[in-house]
Amino acid sequence: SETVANDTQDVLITDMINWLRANGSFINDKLQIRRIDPDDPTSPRGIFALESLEEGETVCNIPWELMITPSENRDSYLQLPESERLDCGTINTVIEEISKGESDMTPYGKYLLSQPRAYTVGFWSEEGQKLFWEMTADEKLPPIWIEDLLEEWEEYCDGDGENDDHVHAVMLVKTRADYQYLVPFYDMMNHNNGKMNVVHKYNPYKGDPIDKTGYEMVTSKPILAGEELFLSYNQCVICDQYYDWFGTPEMFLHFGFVESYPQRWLFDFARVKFDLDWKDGDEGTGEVVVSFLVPPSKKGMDLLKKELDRLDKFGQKREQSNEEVPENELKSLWEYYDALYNALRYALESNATLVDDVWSMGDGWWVKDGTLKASSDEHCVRQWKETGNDEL
Ligand SMILES: C[S@@+](CC[C@H](N)C(=O)[O-])C[C@H]1O[C@@H](n2cnc3c(N)ncnc32)[C@H](O)[C@@H]1O
Repeated sequence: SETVANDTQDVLITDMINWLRANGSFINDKLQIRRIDPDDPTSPRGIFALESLEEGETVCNIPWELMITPSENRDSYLQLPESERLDCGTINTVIEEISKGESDMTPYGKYLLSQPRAYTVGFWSEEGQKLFWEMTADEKLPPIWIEDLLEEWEEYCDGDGENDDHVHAVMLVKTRADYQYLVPFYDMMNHNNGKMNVVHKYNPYKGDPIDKTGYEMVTSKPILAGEELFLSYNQCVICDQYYDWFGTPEMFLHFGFVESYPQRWLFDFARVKFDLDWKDGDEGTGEVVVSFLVPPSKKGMDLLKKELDRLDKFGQKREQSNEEVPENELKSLWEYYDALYNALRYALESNATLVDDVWSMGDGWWVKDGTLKASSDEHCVRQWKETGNDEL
């Protein structure tokens, strides 16, 4: 039953923390790992403060040796600079780890093995993915530039897309790794750009070869007992190229959840980009504010209106029974639908001044606050095209 499964998870987590501490990690003992909603056995886990923490207090320090890193004794990709390597090596290490027998597997391996499977779009059933692409009009609406992760893995890494554990390993790396590196404990922290209270002390990826500093995380503000610890998955100090374009749709695609406000939306086909947040950042106001990051145009807003009308029609499918698509996929799809629908609605209801400038700008029309954070070649906008999606 679910209760037994929960208990097993708690034991795995305790074992993992003991193992990490016994092997040179520091983990602040004022922390607890538990479900976000203790009454909902399906809610994700997160890291919570049992006692209050001061600003600047160390949350954890995980040495490089305990991380899962690309296995270094195979694969031609190792000839590439570290920054350009595919995830193959890491996925292979995960497969090696989760294929070990009970007595040889590390507690981290056991934790990874017990994680939920196939919950991001790229791993959904064929029918679920089909419905998702229909909703976005084949990637006209974001998220766009969707890679077929399994196909890529089979093609470039000689992977086996038919093996459930192998597929799980691919998803673990996609949903939990920083670049190609999996970091125990650190990877249990959830994302929230409005409540971010933990930052990286070092950037292990600055140098080439990389610095291998391990992962030291510190609080960026005081945290009260009972509060959750949050990172940012796209606007963290080591997030570089993700900083600007990686918004709510991309978060959904890569991590499988709809982030709460603040949200960022980039509609490339309409050249509209905006943030949504509660008024004064305060949910209590109940009022949502749209901040355009690039001035919107009449043409852009008309294009968005057309999509909103189309989504209205698509929404009627919600009432129809859909037995081919698994329930968890449907739940996730409609959650994203609501977020997308509301984002379009808020943008269209705003009374922003409309100007055409954005259409005389180059492909980088959307760059604003990330400009200084990434080198120019990392700023390839992920563009939507009638003919399909190609990197430009
Ligand atoms: C790096 S892990 C974070 C820890 C994870 N919750 C766990 O139990 O191990 C990333 C996954 O956590 C979940 N997640 C992270 N932030 C979330 C949030 N704000 N709301 C809901 N789920 C979130 C998503 O399932 C995502 O794929």
